[in-house]
Amino acid sequence: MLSREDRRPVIRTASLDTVSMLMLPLRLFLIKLVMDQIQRWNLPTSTHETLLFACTGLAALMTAAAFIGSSSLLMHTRIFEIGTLLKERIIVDTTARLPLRALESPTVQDARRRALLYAPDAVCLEGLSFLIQSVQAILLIGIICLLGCWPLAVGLLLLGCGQSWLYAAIGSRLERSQTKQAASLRLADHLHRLLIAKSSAQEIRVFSLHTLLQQRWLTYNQDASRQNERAIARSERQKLLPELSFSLISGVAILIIMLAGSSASSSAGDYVVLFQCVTLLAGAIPGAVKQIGSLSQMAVHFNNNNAYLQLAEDSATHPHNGTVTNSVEPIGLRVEQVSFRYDHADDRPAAIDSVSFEVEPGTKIAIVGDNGSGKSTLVKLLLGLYRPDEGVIQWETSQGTCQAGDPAYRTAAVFQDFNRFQLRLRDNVAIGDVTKVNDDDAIHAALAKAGVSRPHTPLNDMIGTAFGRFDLSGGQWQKIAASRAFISKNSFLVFDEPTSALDPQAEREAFANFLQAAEGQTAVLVTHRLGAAKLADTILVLKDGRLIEQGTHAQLIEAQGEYERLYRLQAAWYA
Ligand SMILES: Nc1ncnc2c1ncn2[C@@H]1O[C@H](COP(=O)(O)OP(=O)(O)OP(=O)(O)O)[C@@H](O)[C@H]1O
Repeated sequence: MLSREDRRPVIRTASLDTVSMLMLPLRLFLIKLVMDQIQRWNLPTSTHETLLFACTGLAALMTAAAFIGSSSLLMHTRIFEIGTLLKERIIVDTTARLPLRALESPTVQDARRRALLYAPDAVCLEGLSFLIQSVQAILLIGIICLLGCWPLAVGLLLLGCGQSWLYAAIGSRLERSQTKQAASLRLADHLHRLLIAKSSAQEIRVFSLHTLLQQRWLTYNQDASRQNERAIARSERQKLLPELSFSLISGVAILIIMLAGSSASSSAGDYVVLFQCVTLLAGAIPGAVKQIGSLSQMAVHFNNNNAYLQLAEDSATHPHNGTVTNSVEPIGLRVEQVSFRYDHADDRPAAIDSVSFEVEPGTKIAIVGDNGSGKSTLVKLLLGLYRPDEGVIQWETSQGTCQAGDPAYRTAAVFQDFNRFQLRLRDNVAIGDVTKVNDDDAIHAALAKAGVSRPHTPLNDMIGTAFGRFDLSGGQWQKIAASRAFISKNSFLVFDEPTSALDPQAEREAFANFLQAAEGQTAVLVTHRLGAAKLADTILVLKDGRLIEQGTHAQLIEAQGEYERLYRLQAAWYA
């Protein structure tokens, strides 16, 4: 997964750490040499050249250590950057593979939040550092044994092992308790975004919501922080006794060495090296032990990250994940006994309930019905964004039938909640067909079809206040969103209430343009304007998720059912 370029800093850090670890026995040897030479200063066997050699060696080692330290810091920064990008890329790729329904689930949002805590760079650096510290501890123990103090070394090692086991248990327990706060933190994040976003600022001010929302945001944050503090305090209490006993035993060990030193028959060099080894070991063992604690916390993060990746593996491969589409052949729709529920645990009626219909390729369909009757849900099912819980939705093509959402066929949709991309005007239009991003004629033609014959800004200007100089009105944005559907021909075109923000004149033009643009394509228009719906080849009337009427305008008026009632109501209103 990592490129050769990305692996390089990891290899360099490992090499630098290994070199610095191997320098330890050499440093101890040179220290021993210096001390022994100083002890023998006045003896005739003393050679000043040896002392000079040892001191020069020590100075060279110190210079090398400083160089390794600064190179290592540089590599750590690079590994951090690579790790952060890698983690975010994995999350972005996994999220793109998840079905739309999973993305809307709070459980999946919490799983993503937890997955983001995994830091591959920290695992790599902590893992390396743990390995180096452990090998260093083994080296020190070996040297202490060579100097004849093996019971001391074994005692410190056993104590360190006991501590490691305890720290690992405490680390993963702490992480699990922090994991439980994901839901509170998600709510806190949502409130925080509301409190600072431009889109919510006007309602917050008009309804004076600031204090209320801020209070709730603080409460969720404080709850999470209190739980966190309690978990940390508990884990620190559990570490206290082992840490105290280790410090005590290390202190006793150092004292014994000092006492032994005064009566020792061994050389001054042996004594200093032994003293250094024990003090270094007293630091290295707790260091390695603490790394076991944080590695076990990272293991929990790693599992959380895998659990999120697994969500994408478990769900059937989703068709809408960026595959290039080519065919613009109009598709037919076959919908058979389709039912769909957003939340299976919810006992409310299904959003779509046993809906069946069939249309020929190139048909213009209007979907009408009350608010909440399931119109938007049905178009998302027809586009393959959701999979039905029951029944089948198929696209009929000249090649046979395929699953709704097949990426081989080009689709376009203008949703009610379309996105206001803070990009150049040309990018905003070319979202409908990215191959035409530099085709000014095609972009101008698409804009004209959407009712923007003279664009508000040059095509290369950024729109939206996040990065641009000005913003568009709601209706202007809606026209830009509509132009995305007009830039190329499609197999299947969806307009889900695309005119809600347009003035009456623009709305009339928009409907005329939609019908013209839909020529030769299968198109669905979701609308509350029955005047526009009557121009469709077939009208589907939904109520409480069920398809209650289907036919042409004339047929439905003649049937004198729900459509006729709604049509009469609207006609009376506009009369
Ligand atoms: N993301 C969602 N999660 C859970 N329930 C949803 C979701 N979206 C819609 N619903 C529910 O599904 C039902 C149908 O909603 P849908 O948006 O399809 O209606 P609609 O006919 O398009 O409404 P409108 O005319 O108001 O746009 C509603 O009861 C709604 O509460």
